[in-house]
Amino acid sequence: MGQEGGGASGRGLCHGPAGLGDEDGLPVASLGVLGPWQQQGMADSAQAQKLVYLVTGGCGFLGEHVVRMLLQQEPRLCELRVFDLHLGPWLEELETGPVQVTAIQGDVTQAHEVAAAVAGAHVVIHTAGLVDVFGRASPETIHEVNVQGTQNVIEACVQNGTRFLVYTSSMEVVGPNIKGQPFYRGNENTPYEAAHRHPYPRSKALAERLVLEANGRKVRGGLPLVTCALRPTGIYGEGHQIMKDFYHQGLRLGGRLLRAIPASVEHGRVYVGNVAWMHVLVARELEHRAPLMGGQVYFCYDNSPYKSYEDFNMEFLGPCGLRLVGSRPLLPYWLLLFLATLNALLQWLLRPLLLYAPLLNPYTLAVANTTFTVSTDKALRHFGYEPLFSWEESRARTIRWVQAGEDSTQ
Ligand SMILES: NC(=O)c1ccc[n+]([C@@H]2O[C@H](COP(=O)([O-])OP(=O)(O)OC[C@H]3O[C@@H](n4cnc5c(N)ncnc54)[C@H](O)[C@@H]3O)[C@@H](O)[C@H]2O)c1
Ligand SMILES: C[C@@H](CO)CCC[C@@H](C)[C@H]1CC[C@H]2[C@@H]3[C@H](O)C=C4C[C@@H](O)CC[C@]4(C)[C@H]3CC[C@]12C
Repeated sequence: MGQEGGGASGRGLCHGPAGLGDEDGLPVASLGVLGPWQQQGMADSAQAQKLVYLVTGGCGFLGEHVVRMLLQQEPRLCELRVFDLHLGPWLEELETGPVQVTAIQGDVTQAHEVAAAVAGAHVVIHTAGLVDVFGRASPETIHEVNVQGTQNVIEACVQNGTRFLVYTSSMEVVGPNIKGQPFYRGNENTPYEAAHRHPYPRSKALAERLVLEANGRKVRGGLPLVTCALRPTGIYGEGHQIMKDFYHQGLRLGGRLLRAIPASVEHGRVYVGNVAWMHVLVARELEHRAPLMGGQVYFCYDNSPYKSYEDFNMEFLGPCGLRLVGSRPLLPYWLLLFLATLNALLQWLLRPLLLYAPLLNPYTLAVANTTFTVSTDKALRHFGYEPLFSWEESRARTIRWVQAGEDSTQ
Protein backbone atom coordinates (compact mmCIF):
# COMPACT_ATOMS: atom_id res chain seq x y z
CA MET A 1 0.00 0.00 0.00
CA GLY A 2 1.35 3.40 -0.86
CA GLN A 3 1.00 6.15 1.71
CA GLU A 4 0.83 9.67 0.49
CA GLY A 5 0.47 13.05 2.07
CA GLY A 6 -1.79 15.04 -0.20
CA GLY A 7 -0.73 13.62 -3.54
CA ALA A 8 -0.80 10.38 -5.49
CA SER A 9 2.00 8.64 -7.29
CA GLY A 10 3.44 5.20 -7.81
CA ARG A 11 0.54 3.99 -9.89
CA GLY A 12 2.37 0.93 -11.12
CA LEU A 13 0.95 -0.33 -14.39
CA CYS A 14 -2.28 1.66 -14.23
CA HIS A 15 -2.95 4.34 -16.77
CA GLY A 16 -4.97 7.35 -15.79
CA PRO A 17 -7.37 9.04 -18.18
CA ALA A 18 -4.55 11.22 -19.41
CA GLY A 19 -2.06 8.42 -19.39
CA LEU A 20 -3.31 5.87 -21.88
CA GLY A 21 -0.82 6.99 -24.48
CA ASP A 22 -2.73 10.15 -25.22
CA GLU A 23 -1.11 13.49 -24.64
CA ASP A 24 -4.35 15.42 -24.84
CA GLY A 25 -5.75 13.61 -21.91
CA LEU A 26 -8.55 11.96 -23.83
CA PRO A 27 -9.71 9.13 -21.63
CA VAL A 28 -8.95 5.64 -22.94
CA ALA A 29 -8.05 6.93 -26.39
CA SER A 30 -5.28 4.38 -26.71
CA LEU A 31 -7.80 1.58 -26.40
CA GLY A 32 -9.27 2.55 -29.74
CA VAL A 33 -13.00 2.02 -29.80
CA LEU A 34 -13.03 0.47 -26.35
CA GLY A 35 -13.78 2.58 -23.30
CA PRO A 36 -12.52 1.36 -19.95
CA TRP A 37 -15.94 -0.03 -19.16
CA GLN A 38 -16.15 -1.98 -22.38
CA GLN A 39 -13.18 -4.00 -21.27
CA GLN A 40 -15.46 -6.31 -19.34
CA GLY A 41 -15.04 -9.03 -21.95
CA MET A 42 -11.35 -9.01 -21.13
CA ALA A 43 -11.89 -9.44 -17.43
CA ASP A 44 -9.59 -12.45 -17.24
CA SER A 45 -6.61 -10.82 -18.84
CA ALA A 46 -4.18 -8.62 -16.98
CA GLN A 47 -5.05 -5.86 -19.44
CA ALA A 48 -8.51 -5.58 -17.98
CA GLN A 49 -7.10 -4.14 -14.77
CA LYS A 50 -6.82 -0.59 -15.94
CA LEU A 51 -9.03 1.56 -13.83
CA VAL A 52 -7.99 4.03 -11.18
CA TYR A 53 -10.66 4.90 -8.61
CA LEU A 54 -10.53 7.55 -5.93
CA VAL A 55 -12.76 7.32 -2.87
CA THR A 56 -12.84 10.48 -0.78
CA GLY A 57 -13.80 9.90 2.84
CA GLY A 58 -12.70 6.31 2.25
CA CYS A 59 -11.95 5.74 5.93
CA GLY A 60 -15.40 6.75 7.18
CA PHE A 61 -18.28 4.46 8.10
CA LEU A 62 -19.66 4.29 4.55
CA GLY A 63 -16.33 4.95 2.83
CA GLU A 64 -14.68 1.85 4.29
CA HIS A 65 -17.52 -0.30 2.97
CA VAL A 66 -17.23 1.33 -0.45
CA VAL A 67 -13.48 0.65 -0.48
CA ARG A 68 -13.92 -3.01 0.49
CA MET A 69 -16.81 -3.46 -1.95
CA LEU A 70 -14.78 -2.03 -4.83
CA LEU A 71 -11.95 -4.45 -4.07
CA GLN A 72 -14.40 -7.36 -4.08
CA GLN A 73 -16.68 -6.38 -6.92
CA GLU A 74 -14.74 -4.32 -9.45
CA PRO A 75 -12.46 -6.65 -11.45
CA ARG A 76 -11.12 -3.85 -13.64
CA LEU A 77 -9.59 -1.99 -10.72
CA CYS A 78 -5.90 -1.34 -11.00
CA GLU A 79 -5.42 1.25 -8.32
CA LEU A 80 -7.69 2.35 -5.52
CA ARG A 81 -6.90 5.65 -3.88
CA VAL A 82 -8.32 6.17 -0.45
CA PHE A 83 -8.39 9.86 0.46
CA ASP A 84 -9.30 10.93 3.97
CA LEU A 85 -8.45 13.44 6.64
CA HIS A 86 -7.82 10.52 9.00
CA LEU A 87 -6.45 7.29 7.60
CA GLY A 88 -7.57 4.03 9.24
CA PRO A 89 -5.06 1.36 10.31
CA TRP A 90 -7.21 -1.31 8.57
CA LEU A 91 -5.94 0.00 5.22
CA GLU A 92 -2.71 -1.86 5.86
CA GLU A 93 -4.39 -5.24 5.62
CA LEU A 94 -5.43 -4.44 2.04
CA GLU A 95 -1.89 -4.27 0.77
CA THR A 96 -1.63 -7.99 -0.05
CA GLY A 97 -4.28 -7.98 -2.81
CA PRO A 98 -3.75 -7.56 -6.54
CA VAL A 99 -4.99 -3.97 -6.57
CA GLN A 100 -2.68 -1.19 -5.55
CA VAL A 101 -4.28 0.59 -2.62
CA THR A 102 -2.91 4.09 -2.18
CA ALA A 103 -3.70 5.84 1.08
CA ILE A 104 -3.77 9.60 0.78
CA GLN A 105 -4.05 11.69 3.88
CA GLY A 106 -5.69 14.90 2.70
CA ASP A 107 -8.34 17.51 3.20
CA VAL A 108 -11.12 18.14 0.66
CA THR A 109 -11.12 21.81 1.57
CA GLN A 110 -7.59 22.09 0.16
CA ALA A 111 -8.03 22.33 -3.61
CA HIS A 112 -4.41 21.43 -4.39
CA GLU A 113 -4.57 18.26 -2.30
CA VAL A 114 -7.75 17.17 -4.02
CA ALA A 115 -6.33 17.97 -7.47
CA ALA A 116 -3.23 15.88 -6.77
CA ALA A 117 -5.32 12.94 -5.60
CA VAL A 118 -7.66 13.11 -8.59
CA ALA A 119 -4.87 13.36 -11.21
CA GLY A 120 -5.02 10.22 -13.32
CA ALA A 121 -8.19 8.80 -11.78
CA HIS A 122 -10.99 7.51 -14.02
CA VAL A 123 -13.70 7.62 -11.39
CA VAL A 124 -14.20 9.62 -8.22
CA ILE A 125 -16.60 8.48 -5.51
CA HIS A 126 -17.00 11.46 -3.22
CA THR A 127 -18.28 10.32 0.17
CA ALA A 128 -16.18 12.64 2.35
CA GLY A 129 -18.31 14.92 4.41
CA LEU A 130 -18.80 16.43 7.80
CA VAL A 131 -21.79 14.53 9.17
CA ASP A 132 -22.83 16.71 12.06
CA VAL A 133 -26.36 17.22 13.29
CA PHE A 134 -25.26 17.56 16.91
CA GLY A 135 -23.62 20.98 16.83
CA ARG A 136 -20.06 19.72 17.15
CA ALA A 137 -18.75 21.81 14.24
CA SER A 138 -19.61 25.37 13.27
CA PRO A 139 -21.99 26.00 10.35
CA GLU A 140 -19.05 27.61 8.52
CA THR A 141 -16.92 24.47 8.86
CA ILE A 142 -19.77 22.24 7.73
CA HIS A 143 -20.22 24.46 4.69
CA GLU A 144 -16.52 24.53 3.93
CA VAL A 145 -16.12 20.75 4.03
CA ASN A 146 -19.39 19.72 2.43
CA VAL A 147 -19.89 22.48 -0.13
CA GLN A 148 -16.43 23.93 -0.86
CA GLY A 149 -14.94 20.43 -0.59
CA THR A 150 -17.37 19.18 -3.22
CA GLN A 151 -16.64 22.15 -5.46
CA ASN A 152 -12.93 21.30 -5.18
CA VAL A 153 -13.64 17.72 -6.22
CA ILE A 154 -15.62 18.87 -9.25
CA GLU A 155 -12.91 21.32 -10.34
CA ALA A 156 -10.25 18.64 -9.88
CA CYS A 157 -12.20 16.29 -12.17
CA VAL A 158 -12.53 19.04 -14.79
CA GLN A 159 -8.83 19.98 -14.64
CA ASN A 160 -7.62 16.40 -14.77
CA GLY A 161 -9.92 14.94 -17.41
CA THR A 162 -11.69 12.66 -14.94
CA ARG A 163 -15.11 11.98 -16.37
CA PHE A 164 -17.09 10.08 -13.77
CA LEU A 165 -18.14 11.49 -10.44
CA VAL A 166 -20.46 9.80 -7.95
CA TYR A 167 -21.56 11.91 -5.01
CA THR A 168 -22.90 10.59 -1.70
CA SER A 169 -25.77 12.90 -0.97
CA SER A 170 -28.41 12.26 1.69
CA MET A 171 -32.13 11.84 2.20
CA GLU A 172 -31.84 15.07 4.15
CA VAL A 173 -31.42 17.00 0.93
CA VAL A 174 -35.15 16.41 0.64
CA GLY A 175 -36.24 16.25 4.26
CA PRO A 176 -37.65 16.11 6.83
CA ASN A 177 -38.21 19.81 6.21
CA ILE A 178 -38.56 22.58 8.77
CA LYS A 179 -42.34 22.12 8.78
CA GLY A 180 -41.99 18.48 9.83
CA GLN A 181 -44.18 17.29 6.95
CA PRO A 182 -44.19 13.51 6.49
CA PHE A 183 -42.60 11.95 3.43
CA TYR A 184 -44.32 8.58 3.32
CA ARG A 185 -42.70 5.99 1.05
CA GLY A 186 -41.94 8.63 -1.53
CA ASN A 187 -39.72 8.39 -4.57
CA GLU A 188 -37.34 10.70 -6.43
CA ASN A 189 -40.30 12.48 -8.06
CA THR A 190 -42.56 12.84 -5.05
CA PRO A 191 -43.36 16.51 -4.52
CA TYR A 192 -42.10 17.74 -1.17
CA GLU A 193 -41.21 21.19 0.06
CA ALA A 194 -37.48 20.84 0.76
CA ALA A 195 -36.74 23.75 3.08
CA HIS A 196 -33.88 23.57 5.56
CA ARG A 197 -32.45 25.75 8.27
CA HIS A 198 -29.95 23.32 9.76
CA PRO A 199 -26.39 23.64 8.36
CA TYR A 200 -25.94 19.93 7.60
CA PRO A 201 -28.94 19.34 5.29
CA ARG A 202 -28.42 22.78 3.75
CA SER A 203 -24.82 21.94 2.95
CA LYS A 204 -25.76 18.55 1.49
CA ALA A 205 -28.45 20.16 -0.67
CA LEU A 206 -26.05 22.83 -1.95
CA ALA A 207 -23.34 20.27 -2.66
CA GLU A 208 -25.74 17.96 -4.44
CA ARG A 209 -26.86 20.82 -6.65
CA LEU A 210 -23.24 21.63 -7.54
CA VAL A 211 -22.65 18.01 -8.53
CA LEU A 212 -25.77 17.75 -10.66
CA GLU A 213 -25.12 21.10 -12.36
CA ALA A 214 -21.60 19.96 -13.20
CA ASN A 215 -22.97 17.10 -15.28
CA GLY A 216 -22.05 17.76 -18.90
CA ARG A 217 -19.21 20.20 -18.18
CA LYS A 218 -16.28 19.63 -20.48
CA VAL A 219 -13.33 18.09 -18.72
CA ARG A 220 -9.71 18.37 -19.87
CA GLY A 221 -9.58 16.69 -23.25
CA GLY A 222 -13.05 17.91 -24.22
CA LEU A 223 -15.29 15.05 -23.10
CA PRO A 224 -18.27 15.69 -20.83
CA LEU A 225 -18.25 15.08 -17.10
CA VAL A 226 -20.91 12.57 -16.01
CA THR A 227 -22.17 12.96 -12.47
CA CYS A 228 -24.88 11.60 -10.28
CA ALA A 229 -25.91 11.66 -6.63
CA LEU A 230 -26.99 8.88 -4.29
CA ARG A 231 -29.25 9.74 -1.39
CA PRO A 232 -29.06 7.21 1.43
CA THR A 233 -31.66 7.28 4.17
CA GLY A 234 -30.30 6.51 7.65
CA ILE A 235 -27.46 4.04 7.09
CA TYR A 236 -26.93 1.18 9.55
CA GLY A 237 -24.53 -1.73 9.73
CA GLU A 238 -21.02 -2.57 10.82
CA GLY A 239 -19.27 0.60 11.94
CA HIS A 240 -22.42 2.59 12.75
CA GLN A 241 -21.28 4.57 15.75
CA ILE A 242 -24.70 5.87 16.85
CA MET A 243 -25.98 2.29 17.07
CA LYS A 244 -23.07 1.51 19.39
CA ASP A 245 -23.84 4.63 21.44
CA PHE A 246 -27.44 3.45 21.95
CA TYR A 247 -26.17 -0.01 22.87
CA HIS A 248 -23.86 1.36 25.55
CA GLN A 249 -26.55 3.71 26.81
CA GLY A 250 -28.88 0.70 27.16
CA LEU A 251 -26.25 -1.26 29.06
CA ARG A 252 -25.79 1.66 31.44
CA LEU A 253 -29.56 1.73 32.03
CA GLY A 254 -29.59 -1.93 33.07
CA GLY A 255 -30.43 -3.37 29.65
CA ARG A 256 -33.25 -0.93 28.91
CA LEU A 257 -33.91 1.83 26.45
CA LEU A 258 -36.82 4.16 26.97
CA ARG A 259 -39.20 4.72 24.09
CA ALA A 260 -39.33 8.37 23.11
CA ILE A 261 -40.76 8.23 19.57
CA PRO A 262 -44.20 6.85 18.62
CA ALA A 263 -43.95 3.44 16.91
CA SER A 264 -46.10 4.82 14.06
CA VAL A 265 -43.40 7.25 12.86
CA GLU A 266 -41.52 5.53 10.02
CA HIS A 267 -37.83 6.30 9.57
CA GLY A 268 -36.06 5.11 6.42
CA ARG A 269 -33.00 2.91 6.95
CA VAL A 270 -30.69 1.16 4.55
CA TYR A 271 -27.88 -1.34 5.10
CA VAL A 272 -24.37 0.02 4.58
CA GLY A 273 -23.32 -2.93 2.38
CA ASN A 274 -26.17 -2.19 0.00
CA VAL A 275 -25.36 1.52 -0.07
CA ALA A 276 -21.74 0.63 -0.89
CA TRP A 277 -22.90 -1.79 -3.59
CA MET A 278 -25.05 0.94 -5.13
CA HIS A 279 -22.03 3.23 -5.32
CA VAL A 280 -19.96 0.53 -7.04
CA LEU A 281 -22.72 -0.21 -9.55
CA VAL A 282 -23.39 3.44 -10.33
CA ALA A 283 -19.69 4.05 -10.88
CA ARG A 284 -19.54 1.03 -13.19
CA GLU A 285 -22.60 1.94 -15.23
CA LEU A 286 -22.13 5.70 -15.56
CA GLU A 287 -20.32 5.53 -18.86
CA HIS A 288 -22.60 2.94 -20.47
CA ARG A 289 -25.66 4.89 -19.53
CA ALA A 290 -24.43 8.45 -19.35
CA PRO A 291 -27.42 9.98 -21.15
CA LEU A 292 -29.83 8.24 -18.80
CA MET A 293 -27.92 8.46 -15.53
CA GLY A 294 -25.96 11.71 -15.87
CA GLY A 295 -27.31 14.44 -13.60
CA GLN A 296 -29.70 12.05 -11.84
CA VAL A 297 -30.40 11.43 -8.17
CA TYR A 298 -31.18 8.03 -6.68
CA PHE A 299 -32.45 7.20 -3.23
CA CYS A 300 -30.55 4.30 -1.65
CA TYR A 301 -32.92 1.54 -0.64
CA ASP A 302 -33.11 -2.14 0.14
CA ASN A 303 -35.52 -4.51 1.87
CA SER A 304 -34.99 -3.20 5.39
CA PRO A 305 -38.40 -2.92 7.07
CA TYR A 306 -40.26 0.33 7.62
CA LYS A 307 -40.19 1.07 11.34
CA SER A 308 -39.64 3.87 13.78
CA TYR A 309 -36.00 4.76 14.48
CA GLU A 310 -36.10 3.10 17.88
CA ASP A 311 -38.03 -0.01 16.85
CA PHE A 312 -35.63 -0.49 13.97
CA ASN A 313 -32.61 -0.26 16.29
CA MET A 314 -34.22 -2.91 18.49
CA GLU A 315 -33.94 -5.38 15.59
CA PHE A 316 -30.24 -5.45 16.49
CA LEU A 317 -30.13 -4.32 20.08
CA GLY A 318 -32.90 -6.75 21.14
CA PRO A 319 -30.82 -9.84 20.25
CA CYS A 320 -27.91 -8.17 22.09
CA GLY A 321 -29.94 -8.23 25.30
CA LEU A 322 -31.62 -4.81 25.38
CA ARG A 323 -35.32 -4.10 25.83
CA LEU A 324 -37.30 -1.06 24.65
CA VAL A 325 -39.54 -0.01 27.51
CA GLY A 326 -43.04 1.24 26.70
CA SER A 327 -45.39 0.65 23.81
CA ARG A 328 -45.90 4.43 23.69
CA PRO A 329 -43.43 7.26 24.34
CA LEU A 330 -42.73 7.47 28.06
CA LEU A 331 -42.41 11.24 27.95
CA PRO A 332 -44.92 13.56 26.29
CA TYR A 333 -43.63 15.27 23.15
CA TRP A 334 -43.70 18.74 24.71
CA LEU A 335 -41.36 17.54 27.46
CA LEU A 336 -38.96 15.99 24.95
CA LEU A 337 -38.97 19.21 22.98
CA PHE A 338 -38.30 21.13 26.17
CA LEU A 339 -35.33 18.86 26.99
CA ALA A 340 -34.04 19.12 23.42
CA THR A 341 -34.27 22.92 23.58
CA LEU A 342 -32.57 22.93 26.97
CA ASN A 343 -29.73 20.88 25.45
CA ALA A 344 -29.40 23.42 22.66
CA LEU A 345 -29.32 26.27 25.17
CA LEU A 346 -26.71 24.48 27.29
CA GLN A 347 -24.63 23.83 24.22
CA TRP A 348 -24.64 27.52 23.43
CA LEU A 349 -23.93 28.61 27.02
CA LEU A 350 -21.13 26.10 27.55
CA ARG A 351 -19.47 26.60 24.17
CA PRO A 352 -16.74 28.94 25.49
CA LEU A 353 -15.82 26.28 28.08
CA LEU A 354 -16.50 22.88 26.55
CA LEU A 355 -18.28 21.08 23.76
CA TYR A 356 -21.65 19.81 24.94
CA ALA A 357 -23.21 17.86 22.06
CA PRO A 358 -25.79 15.30 23.22
CA LEU A 359 -27.78 13.16 20.74
CA LEU A 360 -31.01 14.94 21.59
CA ASN A 361 -31.52 18.44 20.21
CA PRO A 362 -34.47 20.08 18.45
CA TYR A 363 -33.18 19.03 15.04
CA THR A 364 -32.48 15.34 15.82
CA LEU A 365 -35.82 15.15 17.63
CA ALA A 366 -37.57 16.52 14.55
CA VAL A 367 -35.79 14.04 12.25
CA ALA A 368 -36.55 11.07 14.50
CA ASN A 369 -40.13 12.21 15.02
CA THR A 370 -41.10 12.82 11.38
CA THR A 371 -42.02 10.05 8.99
CA PHE A 372 -39.53 9.88 6.15
CA THR A 373 -39.39 6.68 4.10
CA VAL A 374 -38.72 5.91 0.48
CA SER A 375 -40.21 3.40 -1.91
CA THR A 376 -38.70 3.46 -5.38
CA ASP A 377 -37.24 1.27 -8.10
CA LYS A 378 -35.41 4.00 -10.00
CA ALA A 379 -31.99 2.46 -9.34
CA LEU A 380 -33.22 -0.90 -10.63
CA ARG A 381 -34.64 0.66 -13.77
CA HIS A 382 -31.64 2.87 -14.51
CA PHE A 383 -28.71 0.65 -13.66
CA GLY A 384 -30.00 -2.74 -12.59
CA TYR A 385 -29.48 -2.29 -8.85
CA GLU A 386 -30.77 -4.99 -6.58
CA PRO A 387 -29.67 -5.24 -2.96
CA LEU A 388 -26.65 -7.48 -2.54
CA PHE A 389 -27.60 -8.28 1.06
CA SER A 390 -31.04 -9.49 2.09
CA TRP A 391 -32.65 -7.97 5.17
CA GLU A 392 -31.89 -11.16 7.12
CA GLU A 393 -28.23 -11.00 6.19
CA SER A 394 -27.96 -7.27 6.87
CA ARG A 395 -29.54 -7.82 10.25
CA ALA A 396 -27.33 -10.80 11.14
CA ARG A 397 -24.16 -8.94 10.15
CA THR A 398 -25.13 -5.89 12.17
CA ILE A 399 -26.00 -7.96 15.24
CA ARG A 400 -22.69 -9.82 14.98
CA TRP A 401 -20.88 -6.49 14.85
CA VAL A 402 -22.68 -5.02 17.86
CA GLN A 403 -22.01 -8.23 19.82
CA ALA A 404 -18.34 -8.26 18.84
CA GLY A 405 -17.97 -4.99 20.71
CA GLU A 406 -15.09 -3.74 18.60
CA ASP A 407 -14.90 -0.68 16.46
CA SER A 408 -13.67 -2.37 13.29
CA THR A 409 -16.26 -3.10 10.60
CA GLN A 410 -14.88 -6.59 9.98
N1 LIG B 1 -24.48 7.92 8.06
C1 LIG B 1 -25.63 8.11 7.46
O1 LIG B 1 -26.70 7.68 7.94
C2 LIG B 1 -25.66 8.86 6.16
C3 LIG B 1 -26.91 8.97 5.50
C4 LIG B 1 -26.96 9.66 4.30
C5 LIG B 1 -25.82 10.21 3.75
N2 LIG B 1 -24.64 10.11 4.40
C6 LIG B 1 -23.46 10.71 3.74
O2 LIG B 1 -22.52 9.68 3.53
C7 LIG B 1 -21.20 10.21 3.59
C8 LIG B 1 -20.38 9.39 4.57
O3 LIG B 1 -20.99 9.47 5.82
P1 LIG B 1 -20.56 8.55 7.05
O4 LIG B 1 -21.76 8.27 7.84
O5 LIG B 1 -19.71 7.45 6.55
O6 LIG B 1 -19.71 9.60 7.87
P2 LIG B 1 -18.24 9.45 8.48
O7 LIG B 1 -18.04 10.64 9.33
O8 LIG B 1 -18.08 8.11 9.11
O9 LIG B 1 -17.33 9.51 7.20
C9 LIG B 1 -16.96 10.71 6.59
C10 LIG B 1 -15.48 10.62 6.26
O10 LIG B 1 -15.12 11.84 5.64
C11 LIG B 1 -13.88 12.23 6.19
N3 LIG B 1 -13.74 13.68 6.13
C12 LIG B 1 -14.38 14.60 6.87
N4 LIG B 1 -13.93 15.82 6.57
C13 LIG B 1 -12.98 15.66 5.64
C14 LIG B 1 -12.13 16.55 4.94
N5 LIG B 1 -12.16 17.87 5.17
N6 LIG B 1 -11.28 16.04 4.03
C15 LIG B 1 -11.20 14.71 3.80
N7 LIG B 1 -11.97 13.82 4.45
C16 LIG B 1 -12.85 14.29 5.35
C17 LIG B 1 -13.91 11.78 7.64
O11 LIG B 1 -12.59 11.68 8.17
C18 LIG B 1 -14.61 10.45 7.52
O12 LIG B 1 -13.71 9.40 7.36
C19 LIG B 1 -21.34 11.67 3.99
O13 LIG B 1 -21.18 12.47 2.85
C20 LIG B 1 -22.76 11.76 4.54
O14 LIG B 1 -23.28 13.04 4.35
C21 LIG B 1 -24.52 9.44 5.58
C1 LIG C 1 -35.05 11.31 20.25
C2 LIG C 1 -34.04 10.22 20.52
C3 LIG C 1 -34.67 9.21 21.43
O1 LIG C 1 -34.21 7.92 21.41
C4 LIG C 1 -33.56 9.60 19.25
C5 LIG C 1 -32.59 10.52 18.52
C6 LIG C 1 -32.08 9.79 17.33
C7 LIG C 1 -31.26 10.69 16.41
C8 LIG C 1 -29.91 10.93 17.03
C9 LIG C 1 -31.20 10.05 15.04
C10 LIG C 1 -32.61 9.86 14.47
C11 LIG C 1 -32.50 9.94 12.96
C12 LIG C 1 -31.02 10.02 12.69
C13 LIG C 1 -30.56 10.63 11.38
C14 LIG C 1 -31.14 9.91 10.18
O2 LIG C 1 -31.03 8.50 10.31
C15 LIG C 1 -30.54 10.31 8.89
C16 LIG C 1 -29.37 10.95 8.82
C17 LIG C 1 -28.93 11.36 7.47
C18 LIG C 1 -27.45 11.43 7.26
O3 LIG C 1 -27.17 12.18 6.13
C19 LIG C 1 -26.66 11.82 8.45
C20 LIG C 1 -27.10 11.14 9.73
C21 LIG C 1 -28.58 11.35 10.00
C22 LIG C 1 -28.81 12.85 10.20
C23 LIG C 1 -29.04 10.59 11.28
C24 LIG C 1 -28.38 11.22 12.53
C25 LIG C 1 -28.96 10.68 13.84
C26 LIG C 1 -30.47 10.79 13.89
C27 LIG C 1 -30.91 12.25 13.90
